[in-house]
Amino acid sequence: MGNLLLSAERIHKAYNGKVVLQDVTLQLQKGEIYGLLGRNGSGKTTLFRILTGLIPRFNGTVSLAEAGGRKIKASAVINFPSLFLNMSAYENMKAQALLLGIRDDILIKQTLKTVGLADCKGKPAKTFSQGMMQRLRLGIALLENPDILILDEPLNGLDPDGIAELRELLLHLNQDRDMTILISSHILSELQHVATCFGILHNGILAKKILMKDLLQDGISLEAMYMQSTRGGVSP
Ligand SMILES: Nc1ncnc2c1ncn2[C@@H]1O[C@H](COP(=O)(O)OP(=O)(O)OP(=O)(O)O)[C@@H](O)[C@H]1O
Repeated sequence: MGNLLLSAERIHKAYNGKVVLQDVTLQLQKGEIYGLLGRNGSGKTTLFRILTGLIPRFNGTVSLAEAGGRKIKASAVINFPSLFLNMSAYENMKAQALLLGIRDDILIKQTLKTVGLADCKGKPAKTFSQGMMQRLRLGIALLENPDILILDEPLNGLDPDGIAELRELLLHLNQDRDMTILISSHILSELQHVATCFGILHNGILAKKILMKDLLQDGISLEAMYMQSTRGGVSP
């Protein structure tokens, strides 16, 4: 497998004649944590849904790399996938695992441990904090042991503790489990802690990838870069 895991080329999408994405090209390299930024309604979720096959009608191409004779796997947490609120974390994972044809109970228990929910026993999900619910959703996405995780605004609704826990988890998955992550968020200060690179969507256009190390080297804050791009316009 080369370093390029996912390549979206010249994506164009319009809803009822209103263009949301125009000529968007996004490439995800192995090991990256790619932060996708953009104002409300700029098309981040639309792009994620296209990348994960949830929107079948669009122009452009999306391709996943191959490794060892198989296509690499991408799992996503987009728009709060629903949980069974009367079920425990284990039962939620088990139900999703069955849908995926996974019958490995040890894997389910290990995944619960990974997302820090191993000690929740029979507690129903409706009693969970937002952070716990989000970690459960992430756990469900991890069941297939994906190469790429796509997370749409996973920090929404989390308190500082929940954000810190999720940050640790994402860094663990990236650094210790070799997962490549594509994440959107409006919390720039937090993304700055985890992301290795950024893309900014504005007026349907995705500006070229910004590397975190370049921002650091140039002494530019992510917020300043974001403001400049979304107020001043970006060049593709
Ligand atoms: N199914 C749909 N039908 C029509 N318009 C849609 C549909 N889905 C999204 N849109 C519109 O497309 C635009 C982009 O929406 P999208 O949800 O992709 O943006 P976003 O960047 O994820 O926004 P936010 O940051 O608020 O989550 C918005 O104007 C939205 O109203």
